[in-house]
Amino acid sequence: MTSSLAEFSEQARAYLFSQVGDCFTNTSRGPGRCLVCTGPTGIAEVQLCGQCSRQRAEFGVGLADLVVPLAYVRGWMTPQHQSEHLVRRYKSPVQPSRWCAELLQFMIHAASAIHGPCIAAAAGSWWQVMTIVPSATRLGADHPVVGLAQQVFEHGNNVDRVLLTPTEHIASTDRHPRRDMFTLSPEVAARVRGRHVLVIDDTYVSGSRSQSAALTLKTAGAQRVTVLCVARWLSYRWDDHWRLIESVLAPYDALIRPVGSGPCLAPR
Ligand SMILES: O=P(O)(O)OC[C@H]1O[C@H](OP(=O)(O)OP(=O)(O)O)[C@H](O)[C@@H]1O
Repeated sequence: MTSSLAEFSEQARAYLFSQVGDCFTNTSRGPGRCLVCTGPTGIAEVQLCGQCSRQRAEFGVGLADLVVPLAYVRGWMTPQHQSEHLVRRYKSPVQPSRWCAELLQFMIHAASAIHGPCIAAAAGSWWQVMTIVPSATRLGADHPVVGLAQQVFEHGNNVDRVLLTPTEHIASTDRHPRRDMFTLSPEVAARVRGRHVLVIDDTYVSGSRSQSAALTLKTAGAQRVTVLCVARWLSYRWDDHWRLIESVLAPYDALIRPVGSGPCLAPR
């Protein structure tokens, strides 16, 4: 198992380097990076970006305990950057790209296989329940984000899978987390109570969707919520985001742990 995981890790790293190395870069944590979303804080000594700081002041422990975006999307560049193309085209309602979907799926698969122990250590436990962030436009299991969730490596754990139900508030254009964007049936609520829930999404922009999911899950009694997503969306239109985009130039390396510090906990 150890050697096969080591072999897989090296193969996954080489494959993703060749396929997305020129467009994705790993998210980074540390001075000047938001502890929650890995976006820029603007000042090295400040630990939360403005958006996450406001959400924490309003919702506190109702929010996700841990957010793990793997890479940065360089959003709104002109011409469009390949990273934006990948996260858009994989779920295009008009012309979805299977190639884009398979690449994003493999990023999730490789990261959860290689860094599952790192994520579990940072969260405080392995996840026992998994769900997706429902889409405003395509409900439930019809959305390509389901394909991402299906690729999460389970590490031999018996993971329960549940669905959140969107309410009419998902149509709000106000990108602000709310407790009533999603709901859970009593049966599903009983399955998340006291459990660690892993929430899968493609992108994290304002956190309105995934943090709303966390609020619903915590209200239902979930013990912990971890959000795992392919990418933190950065906007080229914003000065601090632009600076971060321009400063992070290393190609995506699947062996770099997306959370926690020190050496990766995966057996080598
Ligand atoms: O962090 P946020 O500001 O919430 O933005 C990210 C969310 O927005 C998108 O969903 P949306 O339902 O808008 O679009 P989709 O139907 O294309 O997935 C995306 O899939 C995330 O769920």
